Amino acid sequence: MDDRQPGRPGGGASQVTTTTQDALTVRGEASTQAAPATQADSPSTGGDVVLRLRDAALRFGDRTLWSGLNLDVAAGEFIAILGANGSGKSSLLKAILGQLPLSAGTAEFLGAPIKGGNRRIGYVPQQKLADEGVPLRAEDLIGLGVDGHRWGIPLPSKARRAAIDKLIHDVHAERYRHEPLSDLSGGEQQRLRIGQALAGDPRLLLCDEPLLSLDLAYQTVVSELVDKSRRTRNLGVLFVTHDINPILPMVDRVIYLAGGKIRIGTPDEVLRTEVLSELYGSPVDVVRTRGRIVVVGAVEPCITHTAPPSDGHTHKGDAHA
Ligand SMILES: Nc1ncnc2c1ncn2[C@@H]1O[C@H](COP(=O)(O)OP(=O)(O)OP(=O)(O)O)[C@@H](O)[C@H]1O
Repeated sequence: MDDRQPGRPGGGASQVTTTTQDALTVRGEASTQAAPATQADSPSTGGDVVLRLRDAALRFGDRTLWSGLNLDVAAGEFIAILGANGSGKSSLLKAILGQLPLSAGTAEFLGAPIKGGNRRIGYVPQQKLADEGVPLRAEDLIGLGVDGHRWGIPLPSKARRAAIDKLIHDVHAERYRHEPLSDLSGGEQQRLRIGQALAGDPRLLLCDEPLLSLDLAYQTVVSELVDKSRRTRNLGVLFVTHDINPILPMVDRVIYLAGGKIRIGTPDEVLRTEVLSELYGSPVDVVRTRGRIVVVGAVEPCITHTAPPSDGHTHKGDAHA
């Protein structure tokens, strides 16, 4: 692994975005080869380890989603989780939350085994837009986060108000804090969900496809909010996405899941033609074009990875990396 600081310019990610304006199929070099997850597990940032997985596996019946997962996540580290539909990305987050028991191996958060809910792990679940008629206002959602992390005696109303105000400020939701949730755009709702997840003062933030169905402008707003939160709060971040491009400049490492196998490393180490071809067990091209990374030809049961859509939106099932 390298010695980059989180998101520091000059790391693998920024090289990727500035390499060339022309399409370039990226071939491997031995010195930058991603190692299987059984070997490559060290944080790239040198911060305290907040999450540690050892020989972790998750199986449903006779189907192994992934196995042999060894991973240390450091405070302040931003890790993208990529892979095809059904490869087990969301399930990995749920295992870390203690909602799904590991089939093998161990998971520790802040040095203690993960058993169940932990208020220091923030979670932004896959986006569900608020139904019309839901009587919640924007700031009520943040309030639920503040209340939900209180044990026993509730916060005095003044302290509760101050906590809500700070989170509203942190996620830049002042303008619409009194609006009904169902009147807000997907991006505005997503910012509030991040605020809700930050209410427990987490050390680790798990985000499950927070960019899904957002337009490019809001993808940037939401990505930068997560990035700023991890810097100001020294959070470890695990960020599930089908498109790494909006977060490429921020990402320290990538976990790529495919066909039950795992590769971990910097984007430059993992997002390579020979690495993903080996992972998928079939020829895959990693193409870098106009500052974007596109994975072409990756086929798993029920999914074909294709070039990005022309409408500038990200749709579930597209595979940009
Ligand atoms: N509790 C469960 N019991 C049995 N199978 C499950 C359970 N939870 C998830 N699965 C299965 O495990 C597989 C992986 O699901 P998961 O949601 O983790 O995939 P994913 O990589 O996040 O997919 P997507 O990109 O579509 O969101 C799916 O086939 C799913 O049906």
